[in-house]
Amino acid sequence: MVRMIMHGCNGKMGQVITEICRKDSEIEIVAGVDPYTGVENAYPVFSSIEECEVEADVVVDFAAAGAVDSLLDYCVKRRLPVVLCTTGLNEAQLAQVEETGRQVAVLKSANMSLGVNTLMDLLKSAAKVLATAGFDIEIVEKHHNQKVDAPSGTALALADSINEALDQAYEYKYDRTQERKKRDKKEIGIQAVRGGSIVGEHEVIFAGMDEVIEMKHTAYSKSIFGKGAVEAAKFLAGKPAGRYDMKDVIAAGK
Ligand SMILES: NC(=O)C1=CN([C@@H]2O[C@H](COP(=O)(O)OP(=O)(O)OC[C@H]3O[C@@H](n4cnc5c(N)ncnc54)[C@H](OP(=O)(O)O)[C@@H]3O)[C@@H](O)[C@H]2O)C=CC1
Ligand SMILES: O=C(O)C1=N[C@H](C(=O)O)C[C@H](O)C1
Repeated sequence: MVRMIMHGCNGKMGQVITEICRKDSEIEIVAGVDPYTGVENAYPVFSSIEECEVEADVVVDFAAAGAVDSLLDYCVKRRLPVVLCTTGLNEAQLAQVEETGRQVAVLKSANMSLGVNTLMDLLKSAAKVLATAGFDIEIVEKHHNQKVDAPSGTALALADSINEALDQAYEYKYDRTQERKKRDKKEIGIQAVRGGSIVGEHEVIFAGMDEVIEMKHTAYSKSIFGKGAVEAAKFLAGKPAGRYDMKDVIAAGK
């Protein structure tokens, strides 16, 4: 039985994962962390990670970017593997993630779904052919009106995947309103839409002369992220220090 701490347990994803774990005999949430107190849970909840002294095998994080620094410090101090799913981290935090991975097992992924992780691979081969043929690359993401970060972590990860296949030759363009000029060939445009209860849509557009290819992932429920995170937690518990991602979980057949 894997013992898990749910960081951000009273948020939307924290509650989706609480329900998944309740029905899974291989994993148990032994403690939660969340400053919001308006939710009843079957496990103890602490308002900050430092207060949690419950023994555990792994931490799963869906909280807020501002909470990531203290979470990483805690995981290093307690030698705990961590599945990091919160998006919108800044450069300094990304560097701290790298450093933490030298001391404990860290799996960071902006999207825990099988579909998006498969799309990342498909994009690499498409980009190699289409960018060489002069196609422009644009990404449009759509999310619910409660999301605070933009563009989404997934949009950035998709762009990174494409850019990796193109020898990191492309710059990301988030805003075209501040200048009057044609788009550069070596750019990936990234646009964010926010509204209603859209769970998450990511569309990659390869636009060429007289033809367009669109590759799109649509999330119809948050449970796809929750299931992926729970499988990642089972995979990561007991793993040595290092950086892991969802491809490792998928390859392990978890
Ligand atoms: N990787 C992936 O597959 C996915 C990633 N995400 C990301 O996960 C994050 C959370 O998403 P979501 O659940 O929708 O957001 P919510 O806002 O619904 O939940 C976040 C919860 O974390 C709490 N929180 C804030 N500060 C802390 C802290 N210091 N310690 C512990 N908990 C804290 C919030 O409390 P309060 O409301 O009081 O601030 C809230 O209850 C976002 O960054 C989102 O982009 C979301 C879905 C999928
Ligand atoms: O905030 C969300 O809801 C989501 N955030 C992640 C992101 O920023 O990519 C993943 C998913 O699209 C849902």
